[in-house]
Formats: sequence, C-alpha cells, structure tokens
Amino acid sequence: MEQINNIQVVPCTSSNYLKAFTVHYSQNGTKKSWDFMQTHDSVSVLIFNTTSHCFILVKQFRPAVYMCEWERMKPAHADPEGEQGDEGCATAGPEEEQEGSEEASRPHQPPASAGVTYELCAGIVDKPHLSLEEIACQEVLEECGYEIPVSKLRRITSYRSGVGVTGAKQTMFYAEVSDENRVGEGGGQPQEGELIEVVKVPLHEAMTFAYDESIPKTMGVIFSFMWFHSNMAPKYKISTNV
Ligand SMILES: Nc1nc(=O)c2ncn([C@@H]3O[C@H](COP(=O)(O)OP(=O)(O)O[C@H]4O[C@H](CO)[C@@H](O)[C@H](O)[C@H]4O)[C@@H](O)[C@H]3O)c2[nH]1
Ligand SMILES: [Mg+2]
Repeated sequence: MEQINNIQVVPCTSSNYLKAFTVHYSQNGTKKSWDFMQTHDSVSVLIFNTTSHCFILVKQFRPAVYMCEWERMKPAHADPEGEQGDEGCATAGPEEEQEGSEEASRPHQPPASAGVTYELCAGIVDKPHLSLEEIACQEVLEECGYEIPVSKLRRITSYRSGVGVTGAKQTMFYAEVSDENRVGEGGGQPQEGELIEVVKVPLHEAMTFAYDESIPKTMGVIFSFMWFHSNMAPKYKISTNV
C-alpha cells in the first residue's frame, strides 16, 4: 500500500502533460467561451491471457482521482482558494504533514487506496516516430511484462475522452497473450515515477468485476470487458455472467 503525505496543491503553470486555455468563439451568432485543456492522445490495450483465461489489468495510484476524494473529505473551512492565503494553493494541515503517521489518524486525508484505480494497460501518445500500435506494444511490455509483436494487436475502436475538458482521442486495442510471452514483471518505468501493479481478473469474474462500484476503475475496463463478452467470449465458450 502506498503512503501518501506532504500534500501540496499549487496552480499548474507549466506542464509537459497538459495546457489549460479558454477559447472564445461564436456559435450561430451567439458569443461563447469554453475552458479546455490540451493533452496527449492515448492508447489502451485489453490483454487476455489464454493460458490462465484471465484479463491482465494494471492498478496504480492516480493523483487526480485521489484529489477528488481529498476535496470531498476536506472540512468546509479548508478552502484552497480562500483561507490558505496563497492563491489557488492548498496545503495539508500540520497533522497531515507528519510522515509515517497512521492514515487512519488523519481525519481530513483519505487513505491512499482512495486514489488507486484498476485500468487497462495504457499510455500517452508522445512519440511521433512510433505508430499507435508500436506505442501500445511498448506499454504492454513496460507495464505488464508481455512481449508481443504489433501483428498481435486487434484494433477495437477509438473514442473521445473527457469531452468537456480535453476531448483527447483514445484508441483501444485487444491482445491475446500466453504465459510464454511473459518476459518480465512489468510495473512501469520507475525512472519516470511509474509504480504499477499488474493484476489478473479471471474471465468468469469479469462482468461482476466490471459492475462492482466498490472497485474504482476506468470506463475503458468496463467497455472492453463488454466488448469481449459480445465478440470473443463465444470463442472461449465460457459464461461471463452477464
Ligand atoms: N499525466 C501526467 N501528469 C503528470 O504530471 C506527469 N508527470 C509525469 N508523468 C509521466 O507520464 C507518463 C504517463 O504514463 P502513460 O504513458 O502510461 O500514460 P497513463 O498515465 O497510463 O495514461 C493513459 O491511461 C489512462 C487510463 O486509461 C488514460 O486515462 C490516459 O488518458 C492515458 O493517457 C508516466 O511515465 C508518468 O510518470 C505524468 N503524467
Ligand atoms: Mg500507463
């Protein structure tokens, strides 16, 4: 379990990952404006291990998810844009800053598990010299430890994510792997700060997993499990409990 402490929230003024803008425009003669962020497109891969009949997912701490929970649990007086003084900044109170103290003893800070989500293996498209498929295969290797050629990828579809905020394009692939393709532990690239746990979801538990709201997960997981159910499950002649 991760230990999350020393939380400080500051305005994001310069980032390699996102840029915030306001666009002013006219729609059918009416002047409008909209705030949005430019981010990278991304790829994701539904991985099915044919040896163990399990889906291979990744589990990782997501600061954005955690901060939603942090906001929710914050006492009313701890307004980041109000009483903290620094514009738009928030710092955890003194009791939150003691390293190593029990998370349960911090009434205003959610446990780290509140920010951990189950996701498809995925990555941002930030290498112009590589195809979407090549980036997807790199992520499968780095995050999950399976080495597969691009020919093993089947494109499921692409769609827009965060249409109110980013509108970035995500492309989803499907890949069947076997234990023989496993060449490493996965886990992401520690030098880039990635700390990823590889988890297996047995095929027969997939739909129960997908609809269990107590398990935080992305829409990609739910959609891809349903895609598998209607497109691939008959091939494996296994009920997925829909
Ligand atoms: N985002 C960001 N902010 C930082 O401040 C920040 N600082 C460092 N980094 C580094 O960027 C890399 C991002 O990792 P990936 O390429 O594996 O992309 P994912 O984070 O897995 O995101 C994908 O999968 C998600 C789940 O399906 C989708 O929601 C996304 O759309 C989709 O791109 C890591 O090396 C991370 O250390 C930041 N990355
Ligand atoms: Mg990733």
